[in-house]
Amino acid sequence: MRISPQDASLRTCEICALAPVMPVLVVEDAAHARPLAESLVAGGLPALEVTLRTGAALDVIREMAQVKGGVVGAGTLITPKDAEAAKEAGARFGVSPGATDYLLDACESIGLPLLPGAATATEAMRLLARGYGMLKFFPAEASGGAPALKAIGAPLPQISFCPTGGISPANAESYLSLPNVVCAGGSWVAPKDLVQSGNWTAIETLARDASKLGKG
Ligand SMILES: O=C(O)C(=O)C[C@H](O)[C@H](O)COP(=O)(O)O
Repeated sequence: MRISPQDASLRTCEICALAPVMPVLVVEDAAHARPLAESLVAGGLPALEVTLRTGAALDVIREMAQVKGGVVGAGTLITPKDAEAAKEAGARFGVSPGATDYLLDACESIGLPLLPGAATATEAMRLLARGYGMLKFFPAEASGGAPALKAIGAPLPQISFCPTGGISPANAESYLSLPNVVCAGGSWVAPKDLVQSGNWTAIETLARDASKLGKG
């Protein structure tokens, strides 16, 4: 049941390595969950982060967890309660914008692999000291973007990152070309208007384009 920080990071690193982009999803209506996940998976993006920012989020995770080929995690984990609810709904990993001891303790004790957030060398070093070698770099663009992450990687090459926050097709390559970046997180592959109008074909196309990033 319990998971060590080292094993949690191995697992989140494997999940991040499934594709160059991890969609960050804010879904208001659980009825959208299945077709949305199916279109993203079909487009080549199997790892999905459902943010716990809507009333429907836990139901969305429950629905998406049934989609073949998908690996669904919960984002915006802030409290131990969030972690427990996410795990109970079927989340296979968790993502947090930052990291607190009580959230890390909770995820380790319930066996939910956590991708904790860090934006500075000190935050990254604290997580590394605890055993986490795979981190979310958040908020990526506002924290200095790819140049900042490259600079952090010079003294700390043993830490890998999933940068998230302000990433788009225009700047994704600058992150994905760094040796310490496994994938990038972003909401651009599931824009609100396309989700609301049920334009799953357009979302699959966005996913397919994103799945080709970082290969050149
Ligand atoms: O909710 C969380 O757990 C977060 O950490 C925030 C998300 O990662 C960003 O909101 C995604 O950023 P955009 O791709 O710029 O929309």
